[in-house]
Amino acid sequence: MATSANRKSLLKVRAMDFITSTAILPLLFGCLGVFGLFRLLQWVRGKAYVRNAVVVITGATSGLGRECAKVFYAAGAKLVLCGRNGEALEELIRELTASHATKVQTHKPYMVTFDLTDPGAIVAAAAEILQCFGCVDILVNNAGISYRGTIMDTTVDVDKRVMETNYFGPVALTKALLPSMIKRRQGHIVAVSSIQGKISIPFRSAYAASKHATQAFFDCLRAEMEQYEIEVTVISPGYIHTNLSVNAITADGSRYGVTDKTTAQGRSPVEVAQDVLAAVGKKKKDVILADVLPSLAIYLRTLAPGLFFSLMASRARKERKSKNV
Ligand SMILES: NC(=O)C1=CN([C@@H]2O[C@H](COP(=O)(O)OP(=O)(O)OC[C@H]3O[C@@H](n4cnc5c(N)ncnc54)[C@H](OP(=O)(O)O)[C@@H]3O)[C@@H](O)[C@H]2O)C=CC1
Ligand SMILES: CCCCCCCCCCCCCCCC(=O)OCC(=O)COP(=O)(O)O
Repeated sequence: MATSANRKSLLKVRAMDFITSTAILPLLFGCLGVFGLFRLLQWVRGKAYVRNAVVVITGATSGLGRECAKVFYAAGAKLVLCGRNGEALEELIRELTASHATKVQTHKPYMVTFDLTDPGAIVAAAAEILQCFGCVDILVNNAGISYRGTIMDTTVDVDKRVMETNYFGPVALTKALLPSMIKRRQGHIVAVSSIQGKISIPFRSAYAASKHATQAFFDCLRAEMEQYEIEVTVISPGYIHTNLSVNAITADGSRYGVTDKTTAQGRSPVEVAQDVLAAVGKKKKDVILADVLPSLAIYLRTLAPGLFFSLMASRARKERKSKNV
């Protein structure tokens, strides 16, 4: 009489016989091979897409923009680095050109200094870039500021400043560069939004509003530009360890000046920049670069809005208590 152990090993042998005597194993390896080949092709195409491309990056003086500059430079892009601080841009260019850690041919970056809250300066910057390079292949709208404050205490001037930097500035720069992209029927616009472009959290009204507006505008742009074969990628990161919270403005317009714990514990901007490069190479349309909790919060906002609003109200109560606001 066969014992249960014998029966189990007999079953195992029969299962192995079945797998090896049928087409399952070759099919499995075939699928894995096709998948691997697809990923490899995608990677090669992504690399070729960025190599020698004219890539404009705003907010290149610090944080994510600075790291994006490094990864796009190493990938062989012809960079146009933008920011308000000319010295910081010059220092970055020195750093980039001194590094030899790449196998592809690199190009000395060009820099343009302008303030995104100044519409005239944006138009002049776009004209200078087009005059110099003839075209722009990829525009990375990365620059931005954050904000902290209660809605009741915040002046409308502060609301406007955040909207001008995070929304109207990128919109104006995009509009200034679009006609040349349309003419060539080629181009790629990237908008660095935030998880707060998908959900609003208390005491971030101006910031969340500017990022929701960003998401909406660039989603519309994607649909309208499809006929010209112009790509649009919206990237929504969670917390990144940068100076964003230090540089944030408060209800009265003064600088916040503190690195929040959430920011300090955020992802490394180096890794996020690599993800941005990969998303651009794959021509992704909408990318969330965050941990599980913020991603779940987005689903919760859609599927159970009542519960999400209660959670946000409780978050506001707790923060009000702890900060006495
Ligand atoms: N850090 C985070 O946790 C997250 C960040 N993001 C987004 O990532 C992007 C980059 O931010 P991050 O690197 O974190 O922050 P940083 O504060 O480190 O960088 C912000 C950049 O924006 C530029 N900038 C700010 N205001 C203006 C302006 N008026 N005109 C031109 N440039 C301006 C700054 O340049 P300068 O001051 O030298 O002119 C700086 O280079 C932002 O859009 C932000 O909203 C999204 C999700 C999370
Ligand atoms: C089914 C379980 C669902 C659990 C949901 C819990 C809801 C918790 C809310 C989490 C909120 C996360 C907010 C993430 C915000 C974020 O990543 O923002 C990125 C930024 O732009 C940061 O800028 P800031 O200036 O605010 O530091």
